Amino acid sequence: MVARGITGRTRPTKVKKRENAQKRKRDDVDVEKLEAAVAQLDSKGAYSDFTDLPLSEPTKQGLKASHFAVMTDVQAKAIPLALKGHDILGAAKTGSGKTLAFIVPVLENLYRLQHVGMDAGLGALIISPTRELAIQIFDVLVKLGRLGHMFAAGLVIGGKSLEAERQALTRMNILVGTPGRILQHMSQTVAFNVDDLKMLVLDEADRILDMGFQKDVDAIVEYLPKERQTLLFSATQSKKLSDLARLSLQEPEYVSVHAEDKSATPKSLQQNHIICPLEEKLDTLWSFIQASKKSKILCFFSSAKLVRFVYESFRHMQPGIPLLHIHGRQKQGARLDTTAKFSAAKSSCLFATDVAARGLDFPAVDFVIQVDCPEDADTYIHRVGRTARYNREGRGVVFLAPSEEEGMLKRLEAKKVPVELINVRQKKRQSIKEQLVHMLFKDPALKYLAQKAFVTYTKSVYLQKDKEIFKLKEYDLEAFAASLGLPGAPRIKFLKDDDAKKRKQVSRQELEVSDSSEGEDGGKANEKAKTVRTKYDRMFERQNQDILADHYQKLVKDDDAEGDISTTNGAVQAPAADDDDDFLSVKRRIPAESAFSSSEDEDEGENTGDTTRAARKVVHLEGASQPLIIDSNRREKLLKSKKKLLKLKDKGTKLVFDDEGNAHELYELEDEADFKAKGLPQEQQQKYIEAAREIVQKADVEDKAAARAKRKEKMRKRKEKDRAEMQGNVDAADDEEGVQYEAGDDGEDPLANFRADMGSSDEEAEEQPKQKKAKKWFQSDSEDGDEDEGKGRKRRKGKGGKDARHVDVQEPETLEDMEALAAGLLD
Ligand SMILES: Nc1ncnc2c1ncn2[C@@H]1O[C@H](COP(=O)(O)OP(=O)(O)OP(=O)(O)O)[C@@H](O)[C@H]1O
Repeated sequence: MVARGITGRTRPTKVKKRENAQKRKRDDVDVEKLEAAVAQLDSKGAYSDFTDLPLSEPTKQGLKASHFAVMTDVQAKAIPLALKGHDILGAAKTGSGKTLAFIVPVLENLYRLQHVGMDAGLGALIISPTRELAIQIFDVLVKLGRLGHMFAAGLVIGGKSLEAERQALTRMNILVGTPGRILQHMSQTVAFNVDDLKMLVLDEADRILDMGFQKDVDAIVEYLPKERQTLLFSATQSKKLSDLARLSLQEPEYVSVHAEDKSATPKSLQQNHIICPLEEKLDTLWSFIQASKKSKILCFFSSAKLVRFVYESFRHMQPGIPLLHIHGRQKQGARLDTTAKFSAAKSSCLFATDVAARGLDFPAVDFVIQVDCPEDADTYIHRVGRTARYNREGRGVVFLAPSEEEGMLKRLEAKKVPVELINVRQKKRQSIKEQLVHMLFKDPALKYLAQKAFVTYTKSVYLQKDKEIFKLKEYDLEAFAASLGLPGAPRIKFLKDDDAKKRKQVSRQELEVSDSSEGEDGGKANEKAKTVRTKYDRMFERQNQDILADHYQKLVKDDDAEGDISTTNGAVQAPAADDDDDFLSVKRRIPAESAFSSSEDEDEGENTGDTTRAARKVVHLEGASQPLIIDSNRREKLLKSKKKLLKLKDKGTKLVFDDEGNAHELYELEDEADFKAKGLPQEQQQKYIEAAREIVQKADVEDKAAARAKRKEKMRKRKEKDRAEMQGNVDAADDEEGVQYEAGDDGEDPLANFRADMGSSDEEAEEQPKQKKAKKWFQSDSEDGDEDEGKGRKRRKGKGGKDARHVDVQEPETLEDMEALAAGLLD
C-alpha cells in the first residue's frame, strides 16, 4: 500500500518495475482464489480469528505485524458481511475495535476488485467527524496495508494547502477525511474522479449524520455513484430510516453486537457520579488532580473558553502533573501535538472539549472526568469511552449539579449506562477560590478568560435541548462566577434579552390590564407603565456586551445582575425606578483647585435625586464676596480657568494717601457733625457751585490766552516758510529757459490765484493745507457725493477766481474759533 500522504505523510515506494509485474501476476492468482473463498463464506458464520476469513496475503501480514489475531465481536460479525458486499449499520461499544471492522473490508474488497493504481480512481471514501479521528483511522489503514498492498491512500482534513492536496488527490484509491474538506475538493478539484467509487464508510455515523454535518454529507453523497457499498459505524447508532434513505443504503445488515448486554459501556469501565454544585466544580477537580498525580486523566468541559481558563489557571498553580488542553479553536498543529503528547504520556491531565470525545484511542487513560454534564447520554458514552478500551480497566466520573442529577441519571439508565453515586471526601477538598481571585486580580487576560468562560458555559447550558437536565434557573450563577475568581457574574446579553422580552410581555399585559381598567385604577396602571425600559436600558442592550468592560460593570447597578439572577430564580422582575436613579446619580468628581479655593465643602444635603443637584458643591474664592456654587459642567470648567475666575472676583478700590502715609478712599464721607457746622446743605451747595465757576472762568481766560499765543506763533512760522518757498520758485523759473507756466483764459497765473487767496486772509491762508479736514466737518452727505458739483466749483473758481459762496475754514479748536466760524457762515 502506498500511503500518499496528502498532508505530507509520504512513504515512497521503491519497488522495482519487474518486482511489481511479478506481484501483479501473483495477485491475480490470489484474487481468483479469494473470490471463490468469499463466495463460499457464510456471512453469519461464527468466526473468531482473522485467519478464519478469506483475506489477502498483504492484509494478513499487516494484521499479524500489528498483533491482531483474535477478532473482537464487532469485527467477527461485521467483516464477513462486509466481505460479501453488504451494506452495514454497525453499533458496538466504545473501544471494541470498530475501526478494523471497516478497514479490513475496505482493503480486501478493493484488492479483490484490483481497484489499484492511478487510473483506477477513488475506490473507497472514509468520512470521520473530527480531524484527529481521521488521522487515527488513516494511521490504522497505513499500518495494516503497509506490507504488500499497492493502494494509494490519502488524508484530507483541512488546515493544509488545498493546491498540494489537489495534485495528489487524482492518484488516490482510498481517501480518509472530514466532511467539509472532502466536499470542498469534490466541488473544486476538477480532476478528482469519484465516479467509480466502490465503498463509502462513515465512522461515528450518528455524529456525521446529525445536524452539524447534514448539508455537507448530503452534498457529498450527491457526487457518489448509487451503486456502491456503504458501511456505517458508531458506538451509539441510530436506525433512523430517514438517514438510511439519505445514504441510499440497500437492505443494510444491522450489526449490533452489544444490544443484548446489560450495559452499553465496557464491563471493565467503573462509572461514578458525584453531586457537585456548579460553584464547587473547580475546587473538586483541583483536589482530584492533586490526589491523582500519577494518573492519566482526561477532563471534559462544555466550551473551549472553559478549557482554556481551567488550563491556564491550573497551570499557574503548578499542580505537579503535566497539563495539556485541546479544543476546536486551536490550530491543527497544536491539536496534533497535544494528542501525540497525551498518547505518549504516562501521567498527564488533558482538558478537552467534545472534540476529543469520539473515537480517539488514547492508550491507557485511567480517568475520564466529565466536569460539565454531557448534553445527552450518547455524549456521555463517547466521552467515557476514552478509557477502558479493548478490555482494559478504566474509571469514569461525571460531576452533576443537584439540578442535573435526576434528569441525567434517567437518560443514562434508558441507555443502559450503570453509574454509581460516590461522595467527595470533604476533608480532602481544597479551595482554590482565593488563589483564583488573586490571579485574576493580577492578570487581566486571565480575568477576561474567566468572564468568557462564565458566559460560554452559561450560554451552553441555555442552549441545551434537554431542559429536564439543564435548568438554568437552578444554577447559582453568582456563586459560579465567584468560584472562577470573578468579583461578580458578568452580564449576559441573551439572558438580558430574554429578560427584556419577558419584561416587555409583562408590561404589555400590564398595559392591557390598565387599558381595560382605565378610570378605575388608571393612576396605578400609569405608575406600572413607567417601569418599561428606559433609554438607558436600551442603550446597554445595544452594546455588544456579552462581557462588560469594567467601567460598564460599575455603571450598571446591581439591577442587571439581579436581572440575571432573578431569571435563574424564576422571578421575572421589571427594574425598579430607583435603579434608574442609581444609574443617573453617578457622582461627579470635582478636582480640588487649592489655588483658587480657600475652602471646599460637599453640599450633600442638597441631594434631591436630581443629577446636577446631587453633584452640587460650594467653593469660596479668594477676593470674591460671594461663594461660587458648582452645579453644572460649565461651572466645573470655570474652576480651571484663572482668567474666568478673575471676572468673578471683586474689582479693587482706588486709594489716596495723606501726608502721614495713611490710606483713604478717593471719596470719603465727611463727619456728619463737621458737615452740619458749615451751614445748611443748600447754602453749602450754592457756595460750592460759585467757587467752582470762579475757578473754571479763571482757567478759561488763561487757556484762551495760551491758545492765541500758540496760534500766532504757528502763523508766523508758516509765513516765513511760504516766503522762502516763493523766493525759491521765482529764482528757478528765471534760471530755466523754455519752461512756461500756462496762463488761464484771462492770462492769470494759476499760482497767483492761490497766492491771492493766501493773502486775502491770514486765517484762511493758514488753513489752506487743511481744506479736506475742514470739509469733513461741514460737508453734508449730499455734497460729499456730488463730485460734479465739486468740479464745477473748481471750474468757477478757476475761471472767475474765488467762489462767493465758498468759505474755507479751519477745524475749530476753542470756543472762540467756534463763534468766529458761526459768524462767518452767517455772513
Ligand atoms: N482484534 C483486536 N485485537 C487487539 N486489539 C484490538 C483489536 N481490535 C481493536 N483493537 C484495539 O482496540 C482499541 C480500540 O479500537 P477502536 O479504536 O477501533 O475502537 P472503537 O470501537 O472504534 O472505539 P470508539 O467507539 O471509541 O471509536 C485500539 O487500541 C485497537 O488497537
